[in-house]
Amino acid sequence: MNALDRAKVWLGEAYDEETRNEVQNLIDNDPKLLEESFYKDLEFGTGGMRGIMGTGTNRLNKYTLGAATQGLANYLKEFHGDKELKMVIAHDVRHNSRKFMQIVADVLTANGIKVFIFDNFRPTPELSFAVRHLGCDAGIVLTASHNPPEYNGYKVYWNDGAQIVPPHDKAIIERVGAVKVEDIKFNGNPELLETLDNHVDDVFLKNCVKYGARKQKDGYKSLKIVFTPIHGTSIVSIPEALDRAGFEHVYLVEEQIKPSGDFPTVKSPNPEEPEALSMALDLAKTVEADIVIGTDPDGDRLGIAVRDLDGNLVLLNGNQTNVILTDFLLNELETKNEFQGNEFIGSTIVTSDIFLDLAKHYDIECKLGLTGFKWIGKMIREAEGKQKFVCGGEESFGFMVDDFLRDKDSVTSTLLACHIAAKAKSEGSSIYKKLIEAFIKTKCYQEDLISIVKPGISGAEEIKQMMKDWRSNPPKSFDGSPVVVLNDYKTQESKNLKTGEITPIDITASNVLIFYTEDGSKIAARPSGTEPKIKFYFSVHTELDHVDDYPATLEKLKAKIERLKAELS
Ligand SMILES: O=P([O-])(O)O[C@H]1O[C@H](COP(=O)(O)O)[C@@H](O)[C@H](O)[C@H]1O
Ligand SMILES: [Mg+2]
Repeated sequence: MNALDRAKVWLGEAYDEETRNEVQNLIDNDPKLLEESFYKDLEFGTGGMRGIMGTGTNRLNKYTLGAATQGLANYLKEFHGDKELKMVIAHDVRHNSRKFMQIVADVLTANGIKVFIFDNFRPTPELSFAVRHLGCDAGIVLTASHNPPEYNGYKVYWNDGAQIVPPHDKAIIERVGAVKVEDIKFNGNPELLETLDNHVDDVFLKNCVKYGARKQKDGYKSLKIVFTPIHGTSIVSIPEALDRAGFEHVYLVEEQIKPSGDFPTVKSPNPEEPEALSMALDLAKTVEADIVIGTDPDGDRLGIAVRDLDGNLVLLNGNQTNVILTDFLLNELETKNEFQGNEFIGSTIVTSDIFLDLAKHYDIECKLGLTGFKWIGKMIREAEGKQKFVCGGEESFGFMVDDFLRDKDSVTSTLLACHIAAKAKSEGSSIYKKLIEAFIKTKCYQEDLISIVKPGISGAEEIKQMMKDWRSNPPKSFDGSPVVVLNDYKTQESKNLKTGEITPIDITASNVLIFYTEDGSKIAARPSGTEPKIKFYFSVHTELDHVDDYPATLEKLKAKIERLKAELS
C-alpha cells in the first residue's frame, strides 16, 4: 500500500473525528507531509520507538501508541499464560508525555494488566529500578530522550529492568504489526491502576547513594558542583541524591531547572552537544566550581566538565567520563583486594577500545555489545549467577554502576563522579589527573564523533546509500595508514585485509562498519537508531608515560582525528 492508501484507512469509523479531519486535511492540502506521515510504520530502534508527534502511521499518537501497547499486552499474555501481569510506566517532561502515559496505561489495564504509575515525571533509570523493585513483568517510559521537542517515544523494558532485545523485541513487533485499530482496547479499568507513593523514589535514591557515593566522605564538604537537568526529569532526583550523599555546595542552573518540553534555553537538550552545558559552564566560572554535570531530559545520559591541568573547565566526552568512573571502580576493587576473579565490565563496539585495555590491566573481562544500553542489559542477564558485573558504559554519555538497575543511570553516575572528584581534590590531585593516570595504565586514547543529520524519507535513503557505498568501495587507508581489519557487523564478518582471513563476529547482526588501520586508528560508521542521522566514530591512541606529557599528546591525537575527519568530507 502506498502512503495515500494507508492514510485512507485512517478515515475509517474506528478513528476519532479529530484524527479523521487531520488525515483529510493532509490528503487535501499537504501531500509531502502525508507521505512522511504514512509511508511506513514507526519502528523500534536503538532506544525503543521514537518519532515526531502527529497524525499518521509514522508518527507518535494515540493510535500508534495504542497499537504498540496492545501488541505488547498480547505478547505478554501469550508468553506468561494465566499469570497476573504487572507493569510500571513512567514518563518524561515532554509535551504530551503524561497524556500518552495515560493512554498507554488505559490500554494495559483494559487488557487486565495491573499498572503502577508515578504521580509525575521521573528519570528513566528510576523506571528500570522500579520494574525490578516492584517485581513487574515489563515497564514503559514515555520519552524521546534528548531528541528535539517535536519528538516523543516509547522505551520498553522486560522484567529484569533492561530494554527489550531479541527474541522479545522481534516477537512484540510482530504482534504490534498484527494489531488492527479495532483490536485496541482504549477503555481502561481504573481498578487496576495504582499511583505509586514516594516509597519507590526513596529506595531508588538509597540505592543510587549506596552505589555512587562512599561512607568515607573525603572532600565532600568542599567540592563545588554545578548541576543542570536541562529542563528534564533528573531535577527530582539528582539534587536530592547529592544532598543525601553529603555534598553541600551544589549550584543549580536556575534558568534550566524548570521542566519544559520546549527545552527553551538550549538548541538541543543533549549533553553530547557542548552548547547544552554552556549555561552551566558560565555558572561554574562564577562560583569557581570543580565539576559541572548536566543530564538529558529523561535523565539517563550525563555530560561532565572538569578542571584541566591549568584549571580551565573542559568538557569530557562520553568515553573519557566512563574511563574515569570505570578505572576508579576497578582500582577500588583491586586496592581493597575484593576481586573474585569473575568480574566483567560492559561496553559497545563503537565505544573506545580503552575499555578492553582497562579490563586487561585489571585481569577481568570486557564484554562488547551493539550500540544501545539494552545490549549491556542483556549481557548482565546472561551472566547472572556466573559472573559479577562491575559497571558498563557507552560513548554516547551513558554509564551504570552495579546491576541494581539495568539501564544507563545519570543519578548514580553523578554521585560517583562527584565522589571521585572530591576524593581526588582532598588528596591534592584532580579528577582530570585520574583520567590521565588511566591513560598511563593503558594507552592514551582520544575519540570524536561526527553526526550528519539527514531527515525524512530522502534522508533515510541517502543514509542507506552511504552505507552501501562504503561497503561496495571501502576506504583502503586513513591518514596514509592502510586499513588492516574491516569488521562488517551486517555480515558478521571480520576481514583481515593483509591475510584475507575472515573470522565470524559473534554479535547480533547490525548495519555497522568498523575499520582498523595499521597505525591503530579505529573508524566506525553506522546509521543512528534513534535519530535521522548517520554517525562516524573516530578513535586514535598512543603511548603516554607522564601526566605532564598529556597536553602535548592530546594535541597530537586531536590533530590526527581532524585529519581523519577531513578525509570523510
Ligand atoms: O537516547 P537515549 O538517551 O535513550 O539513548 C539511546 O540512544 C543512544 C544512541 O543511539 P543511536 O546512536 O542509535 O542514536 C544509545 O547509545 C543508547 O543506548 C540508547 O538508549
Ligand atoms: Mg536519554
